[in-house]
Amino acid sequence: MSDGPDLLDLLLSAVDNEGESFTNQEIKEHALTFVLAGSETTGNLMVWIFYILMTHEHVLKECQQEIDQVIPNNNIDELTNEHLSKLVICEAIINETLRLYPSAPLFIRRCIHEHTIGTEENQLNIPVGTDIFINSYILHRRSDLWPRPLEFDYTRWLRDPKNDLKPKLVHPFAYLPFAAGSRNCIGQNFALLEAKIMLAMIVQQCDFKLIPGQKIIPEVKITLRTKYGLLANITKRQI
Ligand code: HEM
Repeated sequence: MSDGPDLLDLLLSAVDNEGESFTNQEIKEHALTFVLAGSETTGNLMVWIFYILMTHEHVLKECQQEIDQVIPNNNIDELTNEHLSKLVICEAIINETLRLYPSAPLFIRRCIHEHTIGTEENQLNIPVGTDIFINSYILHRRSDLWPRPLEFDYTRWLRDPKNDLKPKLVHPFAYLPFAAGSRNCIGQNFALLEAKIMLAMIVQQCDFKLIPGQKIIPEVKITLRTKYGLLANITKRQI
């Protein structure tokens, strides 16, 4: 719970440069956008994280160890910002899952200035008005941008313990789970925070096992989901 204004308070009090407020219809549409943009995306991210944990035993073990060490005595209800910033393996697992399974993998940008890209021998002219589809699922699996691109390796995201900085990408736009530029995801910090909290709470409290014999096929239906769902046996964790 927060004492500060919530999204509805902000929408009700917002004014544009001319001092005009949103109409009721605009407030309704903005609120709906947040609910839609913020639920399926994070929900599917959590599904892919747990799919990875259930299929990569060492990742689950290292994740559990970190959570038990940072939040001892099963004290998950008293999770603070300080605890969360120490969960660096959890952070890396979330980043690596968003690389292999970006939950919003397709977005479109319209060209507003003419561009010519490519090499001298292989030029491509992009006229004004062209719609460009960006597929981050493919981008994140390119072997020229990612060593061992199909391997789940969360260590590629671990911060430098000396300066706490994230590793540098080969190209600034090699990783686009939240798009980029002025229309990137407005909820990305919130999404990463809630994913980390859910991951820490569930991993500390539960044991989970994948029910065998399932076909796990990624399917894009606006978000990237598992075509036939993901079935697991979840029990209270035996520590
Ligand atoms: C893992 C979770 C999430 C992922 C992967 C994700 C990804 C994205 C991407 C790729 C875009 C750009 C879409 C486009 O340009 O067509 C976007 C936009 C947006 N996202 Fe997220 N998102 C996530 C969570 C959230 C959450 C939690 C919220 C709100 C609480 C949110 C609110 C929005 C909004 C309002 C936009 C539109 C921004 C604009 O057009 O200026 N997202 N998101």
